[in-house]
Amino acid sequence: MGRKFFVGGNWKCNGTTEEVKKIVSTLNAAELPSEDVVEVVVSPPFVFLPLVKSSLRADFHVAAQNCWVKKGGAYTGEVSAEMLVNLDIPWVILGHSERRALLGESNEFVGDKVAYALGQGLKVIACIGETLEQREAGSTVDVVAAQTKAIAERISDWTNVVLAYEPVWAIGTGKVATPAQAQEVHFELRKWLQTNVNPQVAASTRIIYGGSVNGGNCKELAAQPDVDGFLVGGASLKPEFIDIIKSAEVKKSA
Ligand SMILES: O=C(CO)COP(=O)(O)O
Repeated sequence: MGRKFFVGGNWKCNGTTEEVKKIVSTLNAAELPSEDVVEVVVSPPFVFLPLVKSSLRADFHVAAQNCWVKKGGAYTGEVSAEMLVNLDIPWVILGHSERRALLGESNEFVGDKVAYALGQGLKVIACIGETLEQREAGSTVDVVAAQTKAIAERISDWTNVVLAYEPVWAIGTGKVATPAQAQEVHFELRKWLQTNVNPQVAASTRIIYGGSVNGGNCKELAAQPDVDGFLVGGASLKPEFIDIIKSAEVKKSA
């Protein structure tokens, strides 16, 4: 099917210049599977993007953690897609649950952002996921389908989209989804894409999992047929991120 394993490191709002340099030098020194096997993208806070981009090994790429919903202008505190393109930042994370919950980003707003960023030539890691309440109410699939629909309605080309399923209850909690739970939702998402977009998009779009992924649980998750990689938070700031990248080997031998 040709879905290259994808590992993203979302550093969130963490790091000092010294800490960033240390993480970069650890990553630069690591012996890892080749670019043919795994695509690695790290996402530092905006202010560290130029430093990380200029010092990180060439086989890794960088992502911003957000960008504005339309062309830049009088939007104090925002960073536009055009600016990311100008700095040669290839990727952006959009719709992270922390922004949806803390900053009130709606499905529609996230969909608009995804469409705008793609239109500017950025590649997008689009995040979706249900809360614990929604899962317990049995509405997980409906919730992630609605989040995906708001994106699908606004874009026509999925080539530059990676879909990140991140159940909110698993983020930063140490409570990782079981491989079966992750596989079930990824399978449903792929089925949704097949029915509502088209079979080609369903077969080729990477659906990655995020939420308490670490060096210990990554292999079992990576072995699931519809898990095409990870979006890693806390562990992406630590040397174990390297072990998570290496879990791509599980796919190669599958
Ligand atoms: O939100 C996440 C990645 O975007 C996941 O965070 P943790 O890996 O810290 O749970």
